[in-house]
Amino acid sequence: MSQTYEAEKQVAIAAVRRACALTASVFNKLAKNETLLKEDESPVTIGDYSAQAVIGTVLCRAFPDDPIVGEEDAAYLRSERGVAMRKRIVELTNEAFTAPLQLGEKEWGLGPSYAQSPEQIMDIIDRGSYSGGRTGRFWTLDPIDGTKGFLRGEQYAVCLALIKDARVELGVMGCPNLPVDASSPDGARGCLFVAARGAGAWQLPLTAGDPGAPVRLTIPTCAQDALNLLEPAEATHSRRSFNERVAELLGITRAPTRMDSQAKYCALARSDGGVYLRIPHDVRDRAMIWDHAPGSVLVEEAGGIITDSRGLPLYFGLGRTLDGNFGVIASGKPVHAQVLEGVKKVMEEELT
Ligand SMILES: Nc1ncnc2c1ncn2[C@@H]1O[C@H](COP(=O)(O)O)[C@@H](OP(=O)(O)O)[C@H]1O
Ligand SMILES: [Mg+2]
Ligand SMILES: [Mg+2]
Ligand SMILES: [Mg+2]
Repeated sequence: MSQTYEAEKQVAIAAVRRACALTASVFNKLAKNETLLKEDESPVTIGDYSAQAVIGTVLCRAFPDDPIVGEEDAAYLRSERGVAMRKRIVELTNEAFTAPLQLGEKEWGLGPSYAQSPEQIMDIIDRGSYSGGRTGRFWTLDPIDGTKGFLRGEQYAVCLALIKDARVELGVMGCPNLPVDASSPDGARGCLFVAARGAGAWQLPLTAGDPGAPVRLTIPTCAQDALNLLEPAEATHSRRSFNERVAELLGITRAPTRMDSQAKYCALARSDGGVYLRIPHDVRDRAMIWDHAPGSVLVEEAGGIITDSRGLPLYFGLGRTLDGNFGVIASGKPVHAQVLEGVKKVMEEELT
C-alpha cells in the first residue's frame, strides 16, 4: 500500500498557512529598502526570507531529519549590508509564531513564547541549501513563487513539496491573492491547494477555521471547448510568440491568461484555463525544482498530464534544477497530445 503522508500533509498545510499570513501582511507595509536584486537580477524581499524561515522552522520541529531544497539563502543577510533586512526578518519570523496555534503546532513546541535568535533564524534559512538528488526524502520550498507578482500586488504562491526518490509525493500551495472562485474575480481572495499522491487534488480555505469545505479538483477528461493558454505574466519568463503560434495551430481563439507563479497550476487544476504552456527563451534559462514540484503533483492528482516541451516527464532527481527538461506543457489528458504535437510543429517551423 502506498504511504498516505497524512502527518506531513497536516504539517505542510500549517506551515504554508502561517507563511501566507506573514507575506500578506508584509505586502501592506513593504518599504523600498526591503527588496533587493539577486545576482540574476531577480528580486527577493523580506517576505521571501521570512516565509522561508517560518516554514523551515515548522519543518525542522516536526521532521528534524528532513533536508530542504529552498530557493533563498542567508548569505546577504549575514553580511554588513544586510543588517537592516536581517533585523526585520528576525522580527517578522518571531512574530509569526504569536498567531494562534494551528493543528499539531503545540506538540512541536511552537507558540507565542517561542522565539529564535537572529543566528538561529539565519541557520534555518540556510537549511534550504540541500542539494537534492535521486534518492531519499527531502522537501522543496519556494517561500514566495512569483516575487515579481507579489511586488505588483498580483498573483504569487507560497510553495512546498515533499519529494521521495525523485517523485513528488505531496504538494501544498498557498495563493493569498487568488480569487476563491474564478467566476467572481472581485470576490473573496485566498486559496490553499493540496495534493498528495494517490489522494486527489483539493482546494481549501487559506485561513484555518474559515468556512468552506474542501473542494476536490478534477480537470475534465473529455475534450474541452473554448480552451485558452495559461502563461507567465512576465514576458521575459517565456516565449509569448511561440504560444501564439501554437494557439493558432490548435484553433485556440481565446486570449491567454497571464499570471505569475505556480498559481497557473492551481488555475489549471480547477479548470480556469486549459493549457499551461511555458517555453523558455533560452536553453540556459534554468528551471528549478521548487518552481514546479507542488504544481506538478496538483495537476497529476487532478487527472491532468504534465511533461516538458519534448513530452518527457519532469524529473526531480537531478539536484536543485530541472536540467533534464526544457519548458512545460500541462493540461487535461485529451488535450495534451494535441498541444505536444503543436509544440513540435512550431519547433520544426523555427528550424526551417
Ligand atoms: N528571466 C527569467 N526567465 C525565466 N524564468 C525566470 C526568470 N526570472 C525568474 N524566473 C523564474 O520564474 C518564476 C516565476 O514563475 P512565473 O514566470 O511562472 O511567474 C520565478 O520564481 P520566483 O519568483 O520564486 O523567483 C523564477 O524562478
Ligand atoms: Mg526568486
Ligand atoms: Mg519560484
Ligand atoms: Mg521564490
